[in-house]
Amino acid sequence: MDQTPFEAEAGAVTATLTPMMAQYFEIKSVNPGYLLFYRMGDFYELFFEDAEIASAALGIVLTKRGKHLGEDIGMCGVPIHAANDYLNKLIKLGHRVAICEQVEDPAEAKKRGSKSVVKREVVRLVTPGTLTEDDHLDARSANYLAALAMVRHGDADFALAWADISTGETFVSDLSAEQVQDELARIAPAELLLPDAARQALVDRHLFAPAWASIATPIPAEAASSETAMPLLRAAFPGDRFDPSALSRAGRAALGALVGYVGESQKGRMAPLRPPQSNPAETVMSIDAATRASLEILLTQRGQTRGSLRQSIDLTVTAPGARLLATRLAAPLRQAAAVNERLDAVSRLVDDTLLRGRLRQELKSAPDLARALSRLALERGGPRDLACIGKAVAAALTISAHLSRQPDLPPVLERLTATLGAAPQDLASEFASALDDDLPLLARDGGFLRAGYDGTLDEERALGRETRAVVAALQARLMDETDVRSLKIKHNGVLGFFVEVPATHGQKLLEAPHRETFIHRQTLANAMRFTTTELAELEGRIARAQDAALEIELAVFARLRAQALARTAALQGLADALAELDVTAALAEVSATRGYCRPTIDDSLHFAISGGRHPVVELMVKAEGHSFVANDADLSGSEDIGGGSLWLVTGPNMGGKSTFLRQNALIAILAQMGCYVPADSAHIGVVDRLFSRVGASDDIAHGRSTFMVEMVETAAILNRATRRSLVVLDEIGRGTATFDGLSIAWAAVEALHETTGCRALFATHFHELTSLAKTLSRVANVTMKVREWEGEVVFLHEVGPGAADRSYGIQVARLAGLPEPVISRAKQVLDVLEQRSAGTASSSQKASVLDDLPLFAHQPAPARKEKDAVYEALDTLRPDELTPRQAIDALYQLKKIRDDARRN
Ligand SMILES: Nc1ncnc2c1ncn2[C@@H]1O[C@H](COP(=O)(O)OP(=O)(O)OP(=O)(O)O)[C@@H](O)[C@H]1O
Repeated sequence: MDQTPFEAEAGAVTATLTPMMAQYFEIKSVNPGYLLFYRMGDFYELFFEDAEIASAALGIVLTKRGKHLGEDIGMCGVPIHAANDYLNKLIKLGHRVAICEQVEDPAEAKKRGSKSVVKREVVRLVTPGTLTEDDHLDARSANYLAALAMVRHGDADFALAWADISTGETFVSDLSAEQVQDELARIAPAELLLPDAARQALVDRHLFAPAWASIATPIPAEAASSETAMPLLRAAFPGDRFDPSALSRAGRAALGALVGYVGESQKGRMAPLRPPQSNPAETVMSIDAATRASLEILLTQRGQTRGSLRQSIDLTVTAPGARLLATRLAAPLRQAAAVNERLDAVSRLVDDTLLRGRLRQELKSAPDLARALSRLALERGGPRDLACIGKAVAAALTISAHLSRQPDLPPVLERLTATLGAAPQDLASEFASALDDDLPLLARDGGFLRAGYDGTLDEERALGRETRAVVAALQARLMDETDVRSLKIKHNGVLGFFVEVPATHGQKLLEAPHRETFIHRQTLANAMRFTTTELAELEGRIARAQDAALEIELAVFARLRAQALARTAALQGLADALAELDVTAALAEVSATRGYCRPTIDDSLHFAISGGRHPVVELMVKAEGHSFVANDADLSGSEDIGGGSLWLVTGPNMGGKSTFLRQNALIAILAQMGCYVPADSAHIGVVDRLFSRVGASDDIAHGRSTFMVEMVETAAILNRATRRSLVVLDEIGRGTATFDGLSIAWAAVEALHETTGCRALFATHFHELTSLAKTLSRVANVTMKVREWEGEVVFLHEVGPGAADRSYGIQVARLAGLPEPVISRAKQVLDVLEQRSAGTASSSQKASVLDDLPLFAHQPAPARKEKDAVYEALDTLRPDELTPRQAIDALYQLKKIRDDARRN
């Protein structure tokens, strides 16, 4: 049996440590917690426990090869060409991988002695937060690595630094312990570097979200210290564009931890991290994790993009645009002026359909510049990344030329036009003339430079072509000399060039006079292979020409790469501008095509929406061929009267309460991110914090009951909402006994009104709450209108003044298909409860009345009979055989069966 590279290098059966195993253990010991991809020839091999984990995770065969200390060595391997797919799978499953490459030619190792081992080094640690390859990343989502640091227990002593190393975007923000939760919910990092002390401090204060456990990477305290950070930060951000000493101590510590980890994972190659934007949490609308989940902003509660607000409004045409849209949606602004500036730009493109269409068309040809640049910086880029830069620059210049011809551009578009216009044209021209149209992924594959770009390269290529012609001539000559017409000169990876003749002619070449010329190499079933001295020489010449050509191409690639990297800052700015223009044009497209209106945004306490719609439900309802009912909301108030208004929303189940509540919260988000809103008009005084709690759900996985979750979340609102906040509460207090729930809901409404003074919508099935409108001046009652028709309830989805007197729960239960006997029994119980609650019966009396009711099991099921009769009549009908007259008669007959059943 053939030896595997492992056996050949490791020594198949050994009780002592072979040099290779010693090398393996040494590398493994300095990379604990990582699966080691150990390069052997054309495979990455995994051994021992790593092999067991990987084979189970990847579904690949686990073999046993050789022994170590008397035990079998488990092994599995992935071929190099497919390694990316396997790596991707492992990372998605939460594993971390160390890539260990051979860093010298095996021939060099041999020179040191036959037993010597090829030098190997870990060249990269792959973790969820340090991915850069397109294969591993979602093109339309950012992939953040975050680091949390804490300088001591107390307020505002935390800082969070985060970066997407696939684009270089970097941020840092000082936070209080309470803000940590909101910020992490907003950023949703793929990996969080977390020192033990910071984790413990959050756990102690009940501020550690269980979901973080799965993304946390523990780091030692010294990795997140402000002292050790300084030299790292100065090296990572050279020049004078950023001064790390301007950061807080916690900020320096967090950013230092992040930069250190990136450097370690990339083994010295530095990602092009941009000078960090300090992003004070106070500049964006604060939206906590529960609110994000309940409003389904970026993801639905099931974790899908489909059905989220993001998906419904994402009409961007580029991946960087989609990423920026998601970032903006996750962080609506808090300053009216900044919001209005964005709205001015959107507005200009809403009004100019032609310009919008043209820009969107041109943006489609702008590739993902930032990610290409990052791959090049990390020495993972190829010729396609260079081409990508060239194309992005070209697109930017075309767009800028077009925009600059437009009159009266608002400031945002003016700024974008200037940035795009400053794109490095020279780089684009150089890359366009250097790079071929059809490009290989890797530079080392060669063949990517255009003919005519480099004279020496053209000469080497010509030489290669000429030598090929010489090979053809040689084949013809050998054919004549041997008189074997089927003689061919071929090439393969093992033998290189060789002469091949069918087996029947092989003997002839082994004999005189040909044996002087032909040297036997291989005998196959049907053919025999030879070489000749002349062919071997020719082969050498061809290989030398190819090597020389590749060397030239690699040198040119290195030069072009350096040219691109020298312009990193300008190119990153350009990438930002393209993404911003894409988002602006996409929001304008949504606004213009869906009948959205420009909101008025100021610093008042207004919240006046007329004709508001739910941006996601509207699309779904329309797709089903129905129309969405628009509704007004006015929660406006002022400082003079103690704050904003609170609407108590009552109405039947399925009446549209949740939709109404959420649509107003979503309108606030859309408005403050700088988008038009689904309404006829909207006037919103900036919302500083948004809270939304819809119903209650179990958090069993984390040991919290429905009611506990609900109360923790309600407490967060009552403690944190301010006068400028918007609070949307749906059915708070329903997870416990009726009276407890009602009392909590009652007290919560009073607190929101009296203490907080925020603008609020409060949906409830506790109709008793509506009496609060009499005593609390800014509380108003509204209800979802319904119409009853022939015992059935019809939802109008219309909000009107007043309070609902009932919930129509039983009618909704019937619609949901609860068995008819259960429905009629429920009606009986409800009648008794309603009669009694109108009177003065005590609960024990009520119970005894309920006891008197006929037993459930004895209930007749009349509706069933009626249905049976209808079904029978339907079964006998043969529609194709009926005359029009008979069809009408059949219809009357069906109606009669139902009427009779009702009378009985
Ligand atoms: N304004 C509207 N126009 C058209 N259809 C609507 C409207 N509002 C809601 N609907 C439809 O009614 C359905 C139920 O709405 P929703 O979930 O908001 O009711 P609800 O009153 O909150 O019910 P429950 O009290 O049972 O939670 C929605 O899924 C949607 O299809």
